[in-house]
Amino acid sequence: MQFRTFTITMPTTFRGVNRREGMVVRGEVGWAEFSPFLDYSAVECVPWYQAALDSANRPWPDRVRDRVPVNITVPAVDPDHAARIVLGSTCRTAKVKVAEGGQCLADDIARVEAVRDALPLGGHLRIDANGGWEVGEAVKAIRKLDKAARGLEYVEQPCATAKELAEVRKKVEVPIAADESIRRSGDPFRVRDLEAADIAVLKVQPLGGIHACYRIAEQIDMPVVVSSAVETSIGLAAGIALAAALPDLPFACGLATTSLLAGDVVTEPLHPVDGCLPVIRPELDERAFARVAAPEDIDERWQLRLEAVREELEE
Ligand SMILES: O=C(O)CCC(=O)C1=CC=C[C@@H](O)[C@@H]1C(=O)O
Ligand SMILES: [Mg+2]
Repeated sequence: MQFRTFTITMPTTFRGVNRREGMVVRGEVGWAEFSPFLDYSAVECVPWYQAALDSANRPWPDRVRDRVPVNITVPAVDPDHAARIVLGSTCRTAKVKVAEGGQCLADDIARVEAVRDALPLGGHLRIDANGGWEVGEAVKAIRKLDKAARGLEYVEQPCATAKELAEVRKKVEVPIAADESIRRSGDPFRVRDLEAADIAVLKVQPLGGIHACYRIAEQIDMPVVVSSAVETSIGLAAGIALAAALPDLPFACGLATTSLLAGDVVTEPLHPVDGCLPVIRPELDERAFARVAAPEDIDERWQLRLEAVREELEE
């Protein structure tokens, strides 16, 4: 199987980066993506690699729905920009990034208020702190942001550890969603065992693939929100397939992220229509890929990364 490297500009900085790199590969059943973040070690890339092999070679689970409701993702931008992002989407749910380094709570409040006003009546607003708060800080910030939003749907990963999430959960009314505490902890069920969260955020690549995620969803005893790792439409389609297969999907999923990328590897990127994504398996388009194909030095770096991950698996 030939892994091919892409590099795509991100118009707005997200996770502190403005470029998304990764690889795509065609297997026995279709295209798949391997795009662990650049700061991840070979060990941490192993489930991402297993996810790519799983998606490429194993038939995807049967779907129970043809469309997946999604949230628009709002990076830590200024209020006007945040409102434009929401208005330019067709989504009724927005996820707002908060607790960004170099910003303060007043910035988060202003962004949340702007998004609240931009959402249609009856829309939902959730926030994601990416573990940026201490427990006390989180409790105070959540109360203020809950007011600013006139009711938050949930807060994703307010603090870094599962133990801290459990503490915050006892002190606030707003439901707690766990993301990093599931995908980076080594034990996705620790949040369940510690009663640390109300909602589980599952991402296909870091958790080892669609089938591995499906099993986690069955056993985690919490409603699940499927979210992306900011992938091309090839990687995103695997998340959509998981969301389409889950028997219960009470919340919009975090899969409307193609707008965070300035390019894609398919002819029709998976953008939401009426707040939903269609359940399809896209094919790579050679002309689209040529526009984002990585130069030799970046491709070499990724081929070495791939080798390092395979070595980890052999040990
Ligand atoms: O959940 C979403 O709305 C989109 C995906 C998203 O926010 C993320 C994708 C990848 C890395 C993360 O920093 C971020 C997240 O924390 O959920
Ligand atoms: Mg998150």
